[in-house]
Amino acid sequence: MRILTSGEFINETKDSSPSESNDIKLDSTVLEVIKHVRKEKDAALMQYTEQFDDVKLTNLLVSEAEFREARELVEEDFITALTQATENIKEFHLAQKEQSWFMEKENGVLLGQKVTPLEKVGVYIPGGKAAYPSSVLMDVIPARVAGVNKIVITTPPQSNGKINPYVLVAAEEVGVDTIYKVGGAQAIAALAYGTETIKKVDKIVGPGNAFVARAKKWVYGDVAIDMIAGPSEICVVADETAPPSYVAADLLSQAEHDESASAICVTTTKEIAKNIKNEIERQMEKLERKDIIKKSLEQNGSIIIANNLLDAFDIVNEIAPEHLQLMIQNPTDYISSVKHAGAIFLGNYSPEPLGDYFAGPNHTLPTNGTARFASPLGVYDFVKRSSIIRYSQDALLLATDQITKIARTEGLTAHANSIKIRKDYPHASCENK
Ligand SMILES: NC(=O)c1ccc[n+]([C@@H]2O[C@H](COP(=O)([O-])OP(=O)(O)OC[C@H]3O[C@@H](n4cnc5c(N)ncnc54)[C@H](O)[C@@H]3O)[C@@H](O)[C@H]2O)c1
Ligand SMILES: N[C@H](CO)Cc1c[nH]c[nH+]1
Ligand SMILES: [Zn+2]
Repeated sequence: MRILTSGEFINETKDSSPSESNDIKLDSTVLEVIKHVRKEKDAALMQYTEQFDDVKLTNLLVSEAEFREARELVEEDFITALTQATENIKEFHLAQKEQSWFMEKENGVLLGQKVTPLEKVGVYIPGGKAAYPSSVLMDVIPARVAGVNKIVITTPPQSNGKINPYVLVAAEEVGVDTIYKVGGAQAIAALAYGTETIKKVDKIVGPGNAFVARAKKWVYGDVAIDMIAGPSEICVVADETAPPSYVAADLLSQAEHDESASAICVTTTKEIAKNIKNEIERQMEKLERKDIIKKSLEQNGSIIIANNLLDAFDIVNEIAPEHLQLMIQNPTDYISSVKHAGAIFLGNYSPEPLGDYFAGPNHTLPTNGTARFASPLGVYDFVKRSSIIRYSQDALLLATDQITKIARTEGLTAHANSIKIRKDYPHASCENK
């Protein structure tokens, strides 16, 4: 974990465009996978599962017996925790629910917006380096609240060829019984284009590693996607009121996801920075995923010393982190200083894992700077809107001249005619001539 000044950090970000050769390599792997799945379908899925996950499968669909077995394996207190988390997540997302609306105007004019749930959604649940039952709740509950009926899950199999039992139990909790044992870019391609076993969906949602995130980017347009939710990121702004042991623990919590996860702390003095670094080193030794954490901190970890809080927020907004923790005095007063962040956690008792599992807001969030323009996954991701327009004959007659003027200006006389014919022949017969 390196310590650097805000000036050094800004210079570094200016100089470093994302490594083009890595980017090209990722694109070429992912595009090859997509092409092969479109052509060979299930056979390609099985081939890639063997190649990348080291598992030989004969069937991609989780069976009823596997669900039953999972239920027997998980502990009762996991179910209790899951049920409470489900309730919190549902309550939060119900507040996001959007209704259709209509406005009645003069002369029998009715305008409005009809909100319709998507029909078929595919949820990607990551499963390479860890299993994510919590992501099942986060990604399926808003879809259910929106009214989506057909929800399927894809997730990579464990080395024994089965799906993690906690993931299966979480899926049951939210009423999903179609789960495919496929991960990575190949799963995204299957959901986007369909195979013999996996039916094409209307939208793909859910987080994943770099291969998954890039594949979603490539299939976008043929299918909708939620956002680019790639490797996890945390940024903590800490002043002298933040216990270094808490800051260190929170940074480590996200570094353990993936070698490409990022953990950044922005603080205001050299002394705080040193204390946090020491705490990180002390706590890291006791953690199970030390190897992943070490690599992640080496590659993407930093403690930045800002000149003051104003400078600190400039850095935060430059990073546009997925998760931002404000561990400073009166954090609520600084919400307006944050322009770009997926989720903002306030104070010393709102650590990021609280949001990962329990508080209620969604943990599927935009990463890699995309919080500049993207939002957390929400009920709004699972609906679409249709406009409603109804004019009466009187209302159309009143508007005819203005509409035809605009149509003719655009040179579109058939458009003008469609309006004018109703003025010229106000009571046209419905009988065929
Ligand atoms: N942004 C969010 O909201 C959010 C939420 C949860 C998790 N995450 C992130 O999701 C990610 C999960 O990653 P993961 O790896 O554990 O699981 P994953 O399921 O995303 O990826 C595993 C799959 O990647 C594919 N793969 C692995 N190596 C490959 C290679 N060399 N070439 C082609 N394909 C390859 C394999 O098919 C494998 O099944 C982490 O980065 C974590 O930080 C993000
Ligand atoms: N922090 C992840 C989102 O970036 C979500 C998660 C799930 N489980 C643990 N963490
Ligand atoms: Zn997490």
